[in-house]
Amino acid sequence: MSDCNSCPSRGSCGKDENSCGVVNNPNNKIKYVMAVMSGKGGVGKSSLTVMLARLFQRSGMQVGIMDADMTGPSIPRLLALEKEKAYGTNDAIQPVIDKDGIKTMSLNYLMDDENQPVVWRGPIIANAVKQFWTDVVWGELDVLLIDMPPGTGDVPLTVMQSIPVNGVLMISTPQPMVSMIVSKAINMCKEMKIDVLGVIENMSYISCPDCGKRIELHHHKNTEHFLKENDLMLLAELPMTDVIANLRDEDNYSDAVLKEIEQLLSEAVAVLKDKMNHK
Ligand SMILES: Nc1ncnc2c1ncn2[C@@H]1O[C@H](COP(=O)(O)OP(=O)(O)OP(=O)(O)O)[C@@H](O)[C@H]1O
Repeated sequence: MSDCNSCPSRGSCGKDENSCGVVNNPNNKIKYVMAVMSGKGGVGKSSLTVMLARLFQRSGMQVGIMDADMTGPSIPRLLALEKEKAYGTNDAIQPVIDKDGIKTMSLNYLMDDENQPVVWRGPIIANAVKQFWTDVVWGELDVLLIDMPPGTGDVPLTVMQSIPVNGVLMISTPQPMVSMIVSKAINMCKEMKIDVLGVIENMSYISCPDCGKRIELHHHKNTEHFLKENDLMLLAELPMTDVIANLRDEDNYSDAVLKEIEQLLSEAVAVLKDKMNHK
């Protein structure tokens, strides 16, 4: 049964309790649910999820990450939590908490061996995602980030139908092929009536290590056209950089690395916070 009182979309979704398919956990108080999506694989969704989570958490927010990439979960490794296990009772699963206090849940915490594949049919995977919303003890969060799997299939659909997602952050890269696939994901959000908060273009360029000059990697960049066509705002353009490529290393909790991530994403973080405050 849906429960509007504990729903982050309370007062802003236009659904009523009877027609809503979302089942909420009354013990969780989550103010904002942000899905990080792309449609395309390997564009940096998980890396961006982790970087944004760190920046939000370090700015004083309470942050959670749900790893909805059930068949290719990468959040535990990116946060150096791959040896951790999640414990639970019949109806409650405790999240694994990182050094900064970020609460995380991933299917890998429930597997004996992280290399074991999840060979499950779609409906079973979809049920596991639902349980990540209903059974995990998230407690009080300012934002829950959901790292979505690539594509516009079963799991993204389940997330959008069963979790009260307030906004979707789109990640893209500058190739025309990618923007075509990302446009599919944007249109999926439109169909599901979920707000797309903006686009982060990842792996956009490289900076010369000697002179700092920006070197474009793609000769036929169509970012402006893509943004205009989808009526979306560009929140950040990120370079290909060793800091992001090595995000999983323990020392990436260092102040120096954090400062670099902050420089790359400070404007995007400010816009996203503003959107969260004005939902
Ligand atoms: N800006 C960047 N600079 C350098 N390497 C990057 C950058 N962004 C992502 N990567 C690397 O690209 C690879 C894919 O990134 P990531 O796993 O975050 O993508 P994803 O979209 O979540 O992938 P999947 O679709 O498989 O879930 C990783 O090895 C990551 O370290």
